[in-house]
Amino acid sequence: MHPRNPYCSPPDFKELAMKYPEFRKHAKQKLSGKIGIDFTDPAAVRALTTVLLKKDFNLEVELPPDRLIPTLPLRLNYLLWIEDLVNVSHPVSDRKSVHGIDIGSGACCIYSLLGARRNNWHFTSTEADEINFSSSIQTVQRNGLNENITLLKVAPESLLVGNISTDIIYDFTMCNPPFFDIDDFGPKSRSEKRPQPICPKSGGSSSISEIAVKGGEVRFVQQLIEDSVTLKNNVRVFSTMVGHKASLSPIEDLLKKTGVASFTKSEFHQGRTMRWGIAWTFREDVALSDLSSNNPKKQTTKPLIPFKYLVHRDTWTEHHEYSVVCVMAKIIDQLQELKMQVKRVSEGKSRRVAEFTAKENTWSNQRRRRRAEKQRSNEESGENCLQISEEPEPKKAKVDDEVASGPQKNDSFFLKGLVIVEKSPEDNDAIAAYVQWLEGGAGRESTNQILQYLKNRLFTNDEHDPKTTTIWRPPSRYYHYQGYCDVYQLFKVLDDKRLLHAL
Ligand SMILES: C[S@@+](CC[C@H](N)C(=O)[O-])C[C@H]1O[C@@H](n2cnc3c(N)ncnc32)[C@H](O)[C@@H]1O
Repeated sequence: MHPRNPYCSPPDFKELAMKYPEFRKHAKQKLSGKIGIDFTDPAAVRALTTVLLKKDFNLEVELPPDRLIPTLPLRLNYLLWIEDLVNVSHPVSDRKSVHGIDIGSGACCIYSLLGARRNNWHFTSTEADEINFSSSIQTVQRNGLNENITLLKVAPESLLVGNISTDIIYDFTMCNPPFFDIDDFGPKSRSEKRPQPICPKSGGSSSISEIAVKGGEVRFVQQLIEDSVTLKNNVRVFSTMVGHKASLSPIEDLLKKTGVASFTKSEFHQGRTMRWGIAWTFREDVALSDLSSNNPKKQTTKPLIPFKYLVHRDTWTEHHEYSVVCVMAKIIDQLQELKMQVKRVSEGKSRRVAEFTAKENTWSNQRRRRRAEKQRSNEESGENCLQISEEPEPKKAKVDDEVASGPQKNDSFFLKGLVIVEKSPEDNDAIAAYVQWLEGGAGRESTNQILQYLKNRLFTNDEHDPKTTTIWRPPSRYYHYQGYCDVYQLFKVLDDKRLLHAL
């Protein structure tokens, strides 16, 4: 999973069932007591996608019954990688807006919808299938995104050339191509019966033209590479998703033969489903190979372990309601006071996730600031006169703050992280707050500092005691596995499996 994917933690099905009647009718209680759905039932999977789009992205979508159902974790993995590519290829300081091309919009132009809603990006989205095209148009209108998304009905034998404007420099192209070779579905002899198309493992309702094409995905991507040569000056980064591992090597060979300036790959893991992304550019000023070192597989020998704090009722300073919703609301207030941008990514009653982005370090040296404040108040009340002359000069403190904030990773942000607040899985009477490092700052330590900051402001009893923040460890019953990191990985796997069952 991409570290910014909000579905790194699975959705709360019980909450979805309580909130949305259209989902409730598909929800079933399992023997374990948990709420789930039948993932082989397309109607249930369709209901899940539509309610998640509504709840987490404020998007109203109706999916036709006989077309591919986009599953959100996978689509977000690809889109978040595109966000990374755009950041590498078109720095924030140089851009006024971002315009991408989505080849094959599908039934609700899912990538364009999410990209427009999340980032206010502009899209030109093409589609060859009549039902998908008209359904996408209705979706864009329903969500008031006509300014951001232009849909084009195109001929199935065309991809980019002839379909896009050559007066614009687009930031990227993206594409989830039909993976299969249409000939694999045909009868081998006249006497043989034509087999049913292989639909996605669960909840499949796709039509054959959505998932299969002559020559399969390698032929499709070959045509895309040929088109990219023609349009090399019109697009900063070309990309495609790949559905079969075996397709990667022929596609890479084609890119090398074509003489692209650089290319990069990524893996998209979502439960047991694996997909890949390949991106290339003809521009010498865009170094896509730099992004390869950020490939999660190469980068993470250690898992990203969040810092955790248990909020107990008696340490909750606010006399507001002691609930996940209220704790998260107060944390968001604090982060906003620190001049951070906060994006709510998941809004459940028993679990909430928010992404924060800091442009600079506004949280460190808080202890020194508190000491200075205390000194000031002591001074005012006549106590501890000796320390008056040691009060730090404001100017010096400012310089230190700048040093503490360190170099900017790029112009767009200094640090990104996630805050997750949920009913503690280990302690029924507590609410757990996790702060997860994603990118930038002084690595994970920055998120520990932020958690300290939050603790000092929101929870009374253990102020000034940094030791009470813990790195999250799994419950002791799992200790017999090989060490914490492995156990953590195991948890991630369990989570992913739960997610896989869910999506
Ligand atoms: C696997 S689906 C992906 C749909 C959507 N992007 C998603 O991820 O859910 C492929 C889509 O590409 C469309 N398609 C196939 N050939 C195309 C072409 N030459 N130009 C535009 N769309 C095409 C299909 O109709 C189908 O909607």
